[in-house]
Amino acid sequence: MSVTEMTETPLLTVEHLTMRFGGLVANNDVSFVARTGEITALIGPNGAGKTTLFNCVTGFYTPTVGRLSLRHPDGREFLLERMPGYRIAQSGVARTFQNIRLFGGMSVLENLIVAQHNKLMDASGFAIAGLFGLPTYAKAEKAALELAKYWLERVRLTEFADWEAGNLPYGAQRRLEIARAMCTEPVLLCLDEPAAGLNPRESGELAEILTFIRDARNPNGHRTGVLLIEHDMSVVMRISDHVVVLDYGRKISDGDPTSVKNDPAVIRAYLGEDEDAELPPEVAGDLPASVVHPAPKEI
Ligand SMILES: Nc1ncnc2c1ncn2[C@@H]1O[C@H](COP(=O)(O)OP(=O)(O)OP(=O)(O)O)[C@@H](O)[C@H]1O
Repeated sequence: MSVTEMTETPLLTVEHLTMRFGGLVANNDVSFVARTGEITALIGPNGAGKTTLFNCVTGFYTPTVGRLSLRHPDGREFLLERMPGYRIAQSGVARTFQNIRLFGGMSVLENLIVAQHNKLMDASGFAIAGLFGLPTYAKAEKAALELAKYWLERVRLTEFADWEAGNLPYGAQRRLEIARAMCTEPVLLCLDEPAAGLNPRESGELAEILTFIRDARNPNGHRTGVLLIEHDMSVVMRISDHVVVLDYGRKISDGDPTSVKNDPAVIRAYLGEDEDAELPPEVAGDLPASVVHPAPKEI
């Protein structure tokens, strides 16, 4: 158990989560905890149920069974399993998707301002204060711009602020998605395969951004816990504090990266029954050499 694990109270507690689609059980009695000050990675072979779990946490699906509790630093608790998605977003959960979903025709900066729409609408008294240029709205508008600039700087996109988001290079679009999510000032950031399609240099930049989010206090003084789905094991092993492994909807392992990558159940899930089979290269890079290159069988 890491020091943070001992000191940080749970941020997200998933208890007995089950999600069925007719006869298919995409998540089967899954329980785990994600903490502030940690990056929790959710890994597993294709179809293991990772995105379904994200969709339950973020309100896209209502779980068939289970409890999903989000605890804010001030002690407030939100039971996510019965809340609609927009309420979950307002309760401090932000997410990105496997496929980039930016407002491609808007500028980079506008994407970050739009993310703060709720806050600005509140300050505008639903347009009245905004229309009359009242100080409350002007102040909120200035704060929104400051926050956008702060995250632009963190994700190294300041010089692209006026670009159309859709014209950014792919890796920059991925970073902008993270900045946009952070502009909602979440307590929990859920990232669905943020390293997909990135080259090694871009993956390195992503890792830096995610560890920064884990370690730093945000401008509002709060910290953000990170829940991450990722297939790129070099990223997972480098930055995760806690790894949860799913296979066929069930949790098969849960612990620090070293114990998880040496867990026979995990190795079996990736290798299948045929232990001489080649591991996918993105997984092989971080499993023990004895598994990656099995010794030839003696005849
Ligand atoms: N809306 C849905 N209706 C029916 N089945 C679904 C639905 N969403 C997911 N599934 C099924 O649930 C199972 C888990 O899918 P899920 O996308 O959660 O896996 P995953 O671990 O995220 O996979 P990948 O790594 O390929 O993204 C799959 O068999 C999938 O076909």
